[in-house]
Amino acid sequence: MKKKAILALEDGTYFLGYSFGAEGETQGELVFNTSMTGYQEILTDPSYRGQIVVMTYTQIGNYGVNEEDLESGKVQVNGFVVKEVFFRYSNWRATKSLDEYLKENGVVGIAGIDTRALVKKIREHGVIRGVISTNNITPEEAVKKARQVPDISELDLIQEVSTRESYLWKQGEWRLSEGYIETEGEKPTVAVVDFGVKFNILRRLASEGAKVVVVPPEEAFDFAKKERPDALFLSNGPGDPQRVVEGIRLVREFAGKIPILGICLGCQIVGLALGGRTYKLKFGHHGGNHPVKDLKTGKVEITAQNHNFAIDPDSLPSEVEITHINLLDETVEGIRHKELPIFAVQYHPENSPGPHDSYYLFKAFVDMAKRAGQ
Ligand SMILES: NC(=O)CC[C@H](N)C(=O)O
Repeated sequence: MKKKAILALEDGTYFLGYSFGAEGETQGELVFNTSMTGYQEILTDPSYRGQIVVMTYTQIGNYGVNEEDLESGKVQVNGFVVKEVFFRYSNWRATKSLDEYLKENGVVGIAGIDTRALVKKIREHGVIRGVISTNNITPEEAVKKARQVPDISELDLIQEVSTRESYLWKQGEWRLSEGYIETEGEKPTVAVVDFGVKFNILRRLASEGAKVVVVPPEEAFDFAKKERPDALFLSNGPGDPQRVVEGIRLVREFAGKIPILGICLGCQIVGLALGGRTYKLKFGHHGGNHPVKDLKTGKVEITAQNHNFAIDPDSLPSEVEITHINLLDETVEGIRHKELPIFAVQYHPENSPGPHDSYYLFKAFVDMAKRAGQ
């Protein structure tokens, strides 16, 4: 017999389903992800801290989990909601089931949910707070708990996911039957400010030949002053960008001194540091098929995305140019400073999971850093 579980929302709605992964109770903001594959990369993306992820794709778990498709050392989502979960899996790289993996990581999942109805609700209401419980509580109790979930903008989530100490990253590209290739990047040195960086960002930078040093946010300022890296990279990460004051200060200090690239949270930080404002989107962008237009070339890239906040285009000063927009809702997807070597994208050029259209951005950045380091 499958163990029963409940998913309750702050608006009073609840869904009954069954438990997989860890048993117990969890809470967070619900967001939906439209990727058809890549649940392991999604689960381990540190930007999902504080959030319960609902998959729109209906069958999850059928290829198990493996030792390689990790975006960080563990499962980061607060909870996982699916229509149908597969306890039996089949894939040559798989080492265990999704159920075992979530159990090991202590993360609560719920299956048997009408995810189409749930996604419609999130689209109408916007991001919504919720609770998953396997504890046999009444729907009324569960709804009450959902209403007590704190707003994500009140939480300090970065400290839960960023590194405590600096380290050198050596993993490069993945090759069939070899796995990830070790690289010893020499130059340029890129200091990655870790707000919850995804491994594939580090792999992309290393693959382009950079020496990648990952630094905790609170040490980044002193590190950049002392070690003089050739470029600064601001990573993705969870929570509200307005809370990341050390990041904003860092960009203001080093703008024009060394090249800077920001991705996702890093992009929002760059926007704030250059004088813009950020706001919360109704239900964010989470998926692998968002069309983004490069306004200079007119080219459209199909991108992977995971964000709830965005830069307000009207808030940007005249020295900052909007370089990319999202073709679904015309929100800002990329900015650059017109004179200084600073650029940033809201989407995820490292993909993972997602299409590889935007890999060229890492080369452009490493080339910029090479020139700066000469
Ligand atoms: N992937 C990210 O870096 C997310 C950035 C930010 N936490 C947001 O939700 O918008």
